[in-house]
Amino acid sequence: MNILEVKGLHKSFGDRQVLNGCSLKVGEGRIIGLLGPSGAGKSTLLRCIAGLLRPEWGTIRLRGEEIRPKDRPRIAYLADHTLLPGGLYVRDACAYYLDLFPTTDRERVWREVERHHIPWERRVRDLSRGEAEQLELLLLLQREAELYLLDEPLGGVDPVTRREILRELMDSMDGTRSILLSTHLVHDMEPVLDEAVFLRHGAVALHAPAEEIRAVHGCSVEEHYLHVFGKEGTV
Ligand SMILES: Nc1ncnc2c1ncn2[C@@H]1O[C@H](COP(=O)(O)OP(=O)(O)OP(=O)(O)O)[C@@H](O)[C@H]1O
Repeated sequence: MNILEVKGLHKSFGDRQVLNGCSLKVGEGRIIGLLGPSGAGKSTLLRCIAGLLRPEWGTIRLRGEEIRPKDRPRIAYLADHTLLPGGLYVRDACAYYLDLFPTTDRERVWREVERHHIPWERRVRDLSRGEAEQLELLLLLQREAELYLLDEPLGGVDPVTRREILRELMDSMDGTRSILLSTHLVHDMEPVLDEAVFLRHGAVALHAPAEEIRAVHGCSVEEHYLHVFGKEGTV
């Protein structure tokens, strides 16, 4: 059964129509890349699924049932900006997060922060952008959820660490959880993507397994993306 089914989503801000009948299915155990030019509506779509924005039209179903507020903990959402209070020390920020999301695995949080050498005694606002992004992502991934929505994760993380974290992300896939992530780092993310979704003007222009895109078009997902969107520039 699909974890997520989005059908005919419409969302506008004032007279700007951002999502235009956006439909999407997310199967179990999949990592899906949400790709598209700036302004295509990737963050807006993720925020609608996370319940932070209310679409004017359309349905969002989690395992076949329309999402209700009590289902929200089943979805873990990583925003494109930090949610951790900047004034807290890392150890207090972790405790705060554990209070906020009680399904987070406490032992693993301590272990992962240690392993990634994120300094406990530094305030969140004094972390580098890459350190802060790592911290948020590793906290999120220790949460028990069915669907993980990641908005532009790891953009500020150095390439070596990014590769290491992506390897860990793949290892953490247990066949039940799924990840929908928006990114402009198509080249870096491609090795972990099971499927790619191209979003254009708030609608899905292409949704296919990454393997199929490579086989049909004889090029990488990144090259196909550049071919499709290169002509258009930005939306
Ligand atoms: N709260 C808001 N109020 C008004 N306009 C908004 C709001 N949120 C998003 N928009 C507009 O909706 C459009 C889509 O924004 P969105 O952030 O979803 O795009 P995106 O595909 O994630 O872009 P990027 O790749 O640059 O992050 C943009 O034109 C943006 O200005």
